[in-house]
Amino acid sequence: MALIAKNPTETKAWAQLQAHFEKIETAEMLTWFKKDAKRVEQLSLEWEDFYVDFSKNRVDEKTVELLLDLAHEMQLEQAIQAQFNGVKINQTENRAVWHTALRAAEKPKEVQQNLEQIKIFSEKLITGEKKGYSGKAFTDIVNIGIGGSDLGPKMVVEALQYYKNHLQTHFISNIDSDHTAELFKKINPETTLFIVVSKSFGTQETLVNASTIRSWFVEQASQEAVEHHFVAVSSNLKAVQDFGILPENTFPMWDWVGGRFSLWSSVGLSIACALGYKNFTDLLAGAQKMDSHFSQAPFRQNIPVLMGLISVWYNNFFKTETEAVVPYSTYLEKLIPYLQQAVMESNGKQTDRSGEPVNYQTGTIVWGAVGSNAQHAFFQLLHQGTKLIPLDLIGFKKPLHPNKEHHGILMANFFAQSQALLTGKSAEEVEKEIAGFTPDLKKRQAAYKLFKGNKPSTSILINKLTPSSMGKLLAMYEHKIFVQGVIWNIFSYDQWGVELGKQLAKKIIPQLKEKEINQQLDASTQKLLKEFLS
Ligand SMILES: O=P(O)(O)OC[C@H]1O[C@H](O)[C@H](O)[C@@H](O)[C@@H]1O
Repeated sequence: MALIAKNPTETKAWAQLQAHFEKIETAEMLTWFKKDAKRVEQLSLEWEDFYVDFSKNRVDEKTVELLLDLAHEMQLEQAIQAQFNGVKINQTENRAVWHTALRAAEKPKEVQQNLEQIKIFSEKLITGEKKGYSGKAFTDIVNIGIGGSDLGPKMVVEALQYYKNHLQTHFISNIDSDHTAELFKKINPETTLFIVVSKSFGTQETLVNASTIRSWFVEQASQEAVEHHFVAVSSNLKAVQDFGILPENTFPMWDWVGGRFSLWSSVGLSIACALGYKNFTDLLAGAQKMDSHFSQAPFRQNIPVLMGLISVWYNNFFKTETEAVVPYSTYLEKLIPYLQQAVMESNGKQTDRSGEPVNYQTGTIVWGAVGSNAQHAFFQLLHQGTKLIPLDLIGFKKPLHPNKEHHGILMANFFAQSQALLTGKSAEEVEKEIAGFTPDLKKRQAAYKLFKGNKPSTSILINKLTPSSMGKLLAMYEHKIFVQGVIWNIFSYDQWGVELGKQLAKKIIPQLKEKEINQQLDASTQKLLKEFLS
């Protein structure tokens, strides 16, 4: 069964949500907290090692009820089943969206074989059984890939660096030669393994970087040494072979794994090598738990479902344009760019599932940074700016390193921010604060010290940052994206929007080489090219 195609704004629930929105648009969350002693209990979920508090959102019980009605009308239950059953729901590319099979309790046979290949390879690399061309054990791994073939593994290796082994990992993505030049300063060809990761094996940046790196390697070592130092991850085995990497050094992936959801596949080879196979499978097992929760829990108790629906509520009724994510862990810094690809490449769509232009807003803009750093940078705008920006705060109960004092201060900030966003600071409180000031100073400061409050946030409190909890967290966001795509009646798993720039760049390259600018180009681009060539 394919996904239904239905304009969400034409559902009964949408009309009811609109009427309801007009009633509660300006309602104060604090009033709701005062009126309803059960608000926190009703709007928070405890699941495994996660505690998710939705109560500081601009929703009441009625909002949640209507959002759930919307989910039913848009056939979210059926859509989830279709996804998990491997139905080709990526209709524009005629592919299934089946990354959940990579981490399922019962994996397809080819996935099991693939995991076995990853296990054997990573173990040989880590123990030093696998040797480089000069007989030395490997010390460094270089992942060469871009987009989904870079952001996921790079983010996980950094997020879980506490669990890392002795292997140094490097990620080369940008075609900018400064990136490769910096890499060459750090690595020794005798002890470095290169993993060329490209689902299509047709991505220009990756292929050019891989060729440059291979030439550098051959200069230092030899052509014969390439087969001991270069492996590939791809679904295009023919192109890998043409590039000169042997089939036995190739890790497969399948067309039913979307690039931005691929870290659970062979794309995660660098994760398995850097963290060890056990940690990699713990990551998969964590994601699997979130998959079971998402596919089985009633929607009212379903974390990704509520996250997705509440985000739709802000996007389409409050007309918010962006959402911020602030993890209180330095290790999670790269979660933001990872989510930007996952969220924005998936749901930044203008055409609905019937091929019609949408007449409502789709994908949100995701941005953020780690706390508490972010508090000293952009939180001013969250607290006193004119825009409404829903926020996810992610924190951990236990620190990894044993410095409890730092962790206490870090988490005090985590709690204080959602509290400040909610409560704000009233005129009376400001009045007290400036009681001793001169009348002139009072006049100048009173209005500026006010915080209106009533700003939404969701607190995600997790026991500890582990491979398993990381797997759960990432799967949670993946499913949130899915929920939104279903409600917005769009195809979340293609990315046609990235093609035009690639095509045009291919046409500009020869113009730069030959210093001959195409006169048909728009005037601005022509002038830019002239400036560049001058
Ligand atoms: O893995 P690859 O085929 O090299 O693709 C790498 C990336 O490039 C594309 O342009 C897409 O925008 C991404 O979704 C993809 O992850």
